[in-house]
Amino acid sequence: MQEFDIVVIGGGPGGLAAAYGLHARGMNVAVVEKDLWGGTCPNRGCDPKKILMAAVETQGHAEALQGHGLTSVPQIDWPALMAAKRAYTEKIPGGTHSGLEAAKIATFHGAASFNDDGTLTVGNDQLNAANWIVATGQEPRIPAITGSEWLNTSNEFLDLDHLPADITLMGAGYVGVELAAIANAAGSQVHLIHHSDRPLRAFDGDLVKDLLSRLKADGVDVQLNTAITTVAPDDDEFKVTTAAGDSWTTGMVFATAGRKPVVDELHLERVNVATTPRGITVNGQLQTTNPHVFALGDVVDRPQPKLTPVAGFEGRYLTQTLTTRDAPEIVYPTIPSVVYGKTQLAQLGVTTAEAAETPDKYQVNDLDLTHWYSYQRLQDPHARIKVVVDKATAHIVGAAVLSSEAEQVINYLDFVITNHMSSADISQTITAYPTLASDLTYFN
Ligand SMILES: Cc1cc2nc3c(=O)[nH]c(=O)nc-3n(C[C@H](O)[C@H](O)[C@H](O)COP(=O)(O)OP(=O)(O)OC[C@H]3O[C@@H](n4cnc5c(N)ncnc54)[C@H](O)[C@@H]3O)c2cc1C
Ligand SMILES: NC(=O)c1ccc[n+]([C@@H]2O[C@H](COP(=O)([O-])OP(=O)(O)OC[C@H]3O[C@@H](n4cnc5c(N)ncnc54)[C@H](O)[C@@H]3O)[C@@H](O)[C@H]2O)c1
Repeated sequence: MQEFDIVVIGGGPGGLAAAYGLHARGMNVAVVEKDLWGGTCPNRGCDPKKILMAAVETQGHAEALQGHGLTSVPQIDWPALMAAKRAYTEKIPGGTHSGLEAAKIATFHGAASFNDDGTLTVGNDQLNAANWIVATGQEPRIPAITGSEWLNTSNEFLDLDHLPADITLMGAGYVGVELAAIANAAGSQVHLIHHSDRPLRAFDGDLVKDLLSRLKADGVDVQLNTAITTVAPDDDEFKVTTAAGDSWTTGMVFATAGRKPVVDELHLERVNVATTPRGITVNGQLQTTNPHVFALGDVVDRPQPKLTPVAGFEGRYLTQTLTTRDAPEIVYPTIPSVVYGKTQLAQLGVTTAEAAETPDKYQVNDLDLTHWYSYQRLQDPHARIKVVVDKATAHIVGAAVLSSEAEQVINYLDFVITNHMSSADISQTITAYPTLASDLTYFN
């Protein structure tokens, strides 16, 4: 039996933030990882996706400038782009593991599972700890349809040797919309199929419509209120059939219908840790129903968006709270979300839907930005922002942004909101001109 102060289960961004922080505070820490050191984000999530997006974004900027100074649109060389992605991702697991070893944090490779006596088994190793952190993340959810065994996931998409000429994406959430943008830019005919009339439900409805119009204009076959019921092999391809009886032939079908918590192998019931279908139940201190077991990141059942910076924030929170007495409950700052693509959709703080419910409190400034200098320069065809302003203070408290530059604008607004800056405060700063930051004074 090997004894530790803390054992972290899951070597993704959340688990690693906690492990390094607790180790720095003098704790004897071990990390267990069953698959790729580094977890989802750097191996098969945010980072590889954003490497592919670099080519997509560049193509989008070039397309917008056709007839405005550029004469050809760069084409994506999929194998070369995939090689560039792999040059990054191949180093992640080894580099992450060496970093832990160099820091003298104990590591165990294998699937962790709790025993009835409260200890942990990882392969041939038995571990015991004063406290445990479960940070096992989420994995793709495979819908129970006829032929579900033929469905692929974002894991396979982000490592495809060859992109088929025609692909079908089942679900238009973050993953579905982003993979649609990548495959479309790389020349594939994309069918993006969503079972309801309201994809990306957490985002502003008008801006989601604008984004889907852009994807349609780019040639994506967007079908709403359509349920795929069957996927069946058809020569070298697959035949997809919907509940309405429509069918088509496609090269690959990807389940992009959401993700589910990774808890099955852990045997959490043996240590009295309660779960729901959405993840591990925690209180305001990220403590589970077992006072010695904590949980963080994507695997937790909580309302915050499941994003890398959120997992890291929770890891840093546990670093502090597991090393101090009477820890306060976790308080999240505003959390920006971005759906990436040639046109990006971003959101932060009070949503336009919340603002509409309390019109006495909030005003929404809906601004068409296409004529603003920053977007004219880029010939951005879709630039629009909805800014939520607190009527009492005149401070910006939320925003929904659609443009090729939304990721930048939302981060600037994050600083504005976090620092409670008024437009007078913003106008007291000098930012480089002409940039997106110099637009900030004109939003409220
Ligand atoms: C395609 C895609 C794109 C994304 N893009 C973005 C983005 O642009 N921006 C963003 O902020 N977020 C993005 N995300 C989400 C982001 O990847 C996650 O929020 C983040 O990785 C969560 O970190 P985590 O540490 O909670 O879990 P993970 O990163 O999932 O790490 C959990 C680790 O635990 C391991 N594990 C599971 N069970 C066991 C066990 N029994 N024993 C041992 N180890 C175990 C897993 O192998 C995994 O390595 C994306 C996700 C996907 C799938
Ligand atoms: N840019 C980013 O920050 C980014 C990118 C990718 C993923 N992520 C994170 O990963 C999480 C998971 O993303 P996701 O896209 O897998 O899930 P999601 O929940 O965002 O979207 C899945 C969508 O599929 C729909 N759906 C469910 N069953 C379906 C079916 N049978 N047919 C068609 N549609 C169906 C759901 O209604 C939902 O709208 C996100 O919530 C986000 O936190 C973030």
